[in-house]
Formats: sequence, structure tokens, C-alpha cells
Amino acid sequence: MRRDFDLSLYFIVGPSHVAGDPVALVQAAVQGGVSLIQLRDKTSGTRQMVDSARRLLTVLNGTGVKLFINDRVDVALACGAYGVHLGASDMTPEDARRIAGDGLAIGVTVKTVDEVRRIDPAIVDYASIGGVFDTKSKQNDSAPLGLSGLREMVSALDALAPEMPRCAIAGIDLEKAGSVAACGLDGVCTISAIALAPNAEDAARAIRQTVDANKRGRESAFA
Ligand SMILES: Cc1ncc(COP(=O)(O)OP(=O)(O)O)c(N)n1
Ligand SMILES: Cc1ncsc1CCOP(=O)(O)O
Ligand SMILES: [Mg+2]
Repeated sequence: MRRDFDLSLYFIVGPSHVAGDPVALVQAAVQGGVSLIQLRDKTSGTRQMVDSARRLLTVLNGTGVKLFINDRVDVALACGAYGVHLGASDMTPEDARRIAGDGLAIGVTVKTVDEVRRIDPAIVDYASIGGVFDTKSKQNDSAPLGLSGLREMVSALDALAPEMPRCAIAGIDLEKAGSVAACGLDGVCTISAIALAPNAEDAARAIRQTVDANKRGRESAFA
């Protein structure tokens, strides 16, 4: 398992979400408290994607913030990313593990309780629950879970693998981040709440503060 990553504030970047070079945006976001980055690129060629990932890794070097690659096990391995994020139509986590061995952390999207129950905790390193709310950043075919659906998913995850790191995604902004994190998560994932904010660093800082105050395990900080 590779679990030396921090889901507190997971920020997704890519050409569909950020016009132009994401480097300055990522630097500002990390300065504000983003703890994990994902490159999500549905449009570029493979070589371009590996180049973009390498540039992000250069920016993240020395920050402790890890890089995950969306969908593409080959790109993640080629650039030396920390992990890969896989959804229901991507390579299965089992196949990704066969290819990557222990060389990649593997995160998965879960949208239903059944999908949670199908997770193999010996293979998967984190679960991202969503979509929680409506989002303009991706077309989601299923209805939003809302907070009650999110809580059901968290309970299913607790029954399966209480230690498994978990975050949630879709429509999570500063206003919602605290109540979402308080459902028993290790963090939240966002695109627009940081990428479209007037000041990415300030936005990340504010969201990170509210997540830290509400996420699972916060009691131990005062023990
Ligand atoms: C952290 C995180 N959670 C969910 C997703 C969505 O993944 P997927 O369901 O495979 O959809 P695409 O992003 O590939 O369109 C994600 N990328 N990251
Ligand atoms: C990639 C992805 N997967 C499910 S929702 C989503 C986009 C979330 O973006 P935002 O934080 O802007 O709602
Ligand atoms: Mg995917």
C-alpha cells in the first residue's frame, strides 16, 4: 500500500478547468493549503500529458504535496506520479495494481453503496465519494447524493474498511466544505472553488481551515 498522502484538500487541475499554464495556480493553491493535486486531462495527447505531469511534479518538489494522475496508469508510471485515480469506466484497480505493483497509490470513485462494498481494501488506497452536489465542472449522470447519501456511503466504507482514507467531490465550496468534511471524511476535493476563485491562495486557505476543523480524527489534534 502507498498511503503517505493527505486528502485534506485535494485540488484537480487540467486544461478543461484552467485556461493556460496551471503552474502559477498550483503554486498559489499549495501555498494556501492544498494537500494533494490531480492532473485531469481528457483532451491532450499522451506525450503532452506526461510533459504536463512532469512540470507539476517539478512545482510540487519539496512541498510534500503528492500528484495523482486521472484515468491513466501509463502516464502516472511514466512521469513518476505518486498515484492514479480510477473511476467506473477506467482500468480496474486490480488491473492497475497488476501493472503498477506497489509503484502507485490507487484512488477510486464510488457513487453507490454497492460500489463501496466492491472495493478491495488490499488494493485501493483511497475512496472519493461523489457526486455530492451539482457541479458545472463535469457532467454527472447520477443524481447528487446530498449530505444524507454521503453519510450512507461513509457508513458503508466504515463497515468495509474503517481506516481507508476517504474524500468527497462535486460542488464543494467554502460554504459546504465544513458540513461535508464533518460526515466522516479525511478531506474534500474541488475544482472550481479554487480554480475560479478571485484569489486561489486565499480560497484554498479558507477551505483548508474549515476542513481541518471538521474532518475525521480532528479530536486527536487536541489529545
Ligand atoms: C478525487 C476524484 N474523485 C472523483 C473523480 C472522478 O473520476 P471518474 O469517475 O473516473 O470521472 P473522470 O474524472 O475521469 O471524468 C476524480 N477524477 N477525482
Ligand atoms: C471530476 C469530478 N468528478 C465528479 S464531480 C467532478 C468535478 C468537481 O468539480 P467542482 O469542484 O468544480 O464541482
Ligand atoms: Mg476517470
